[in-house]
Amino acid sequence: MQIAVGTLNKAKLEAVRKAMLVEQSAVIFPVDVPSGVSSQPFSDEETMLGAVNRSKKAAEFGEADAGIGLEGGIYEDSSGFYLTNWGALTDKTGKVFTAGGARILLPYEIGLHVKKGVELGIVMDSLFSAENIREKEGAVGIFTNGMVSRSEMFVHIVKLLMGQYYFHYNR
Ligand SMILES: O=P(O)(O)OP(=O)(O)OP(=O)(O)OC[C@H]1O[C@@H](n2cnc3c(O)ncnc32)[C@H](O)[C@@H]1O
Ligand SMILES: [Mg+2]
Repeated sequence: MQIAVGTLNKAKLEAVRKAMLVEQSAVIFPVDVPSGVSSQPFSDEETMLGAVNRSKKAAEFGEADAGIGLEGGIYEDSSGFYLTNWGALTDKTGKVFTAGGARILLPYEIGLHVKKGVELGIVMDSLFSAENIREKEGAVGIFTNGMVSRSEMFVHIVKLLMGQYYFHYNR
């Protein structure tokens, strides 16, 4: 099975590789595709749409049997700002599977910076004097004290996607 993943982000790619260990013959390749939404999605719906768009674009590449899109975003409700995560898988027939991932409440100040227009990845790096947190443990990793990394969080989403795909095709 050939799977195109719509990102060059290391944390996301590692997640697909880990989740696909069950599919021994899987060939996973990264493709640089547009998400079709803002670089910093600011609602659950926009985040999911980004994942769906990425998966559709990825599925068009080469001999891909499926395209996977993973997207992180933020939304605000009456209790504050939440980090949210979505994934989508589009297969050869154009059928789209979606799955939501973990959400955690972000420190209010961080949410405010993002609301003012700074990408979360940039806010995180400057606040924690680090480089490329988004490709490493991620905001989720930092705010869970390393208990759940960004990659691990996306592993769960990819399993939810592949599981639905297997169920649909009786595999
Ligand atoms: O290269 P791509 O695949 O776009 O990977 P990305 O790290 O930019 O990830 P997303 O586009 O899915 O995430 C949207 C924005 O939210 C930020 N973001 C989301 N989750 C994050 C996390 O756990 N840690 C740090 N930044 C995060 C990220 O920096 C982006 O600006
Ligand atoms: Mg991005």
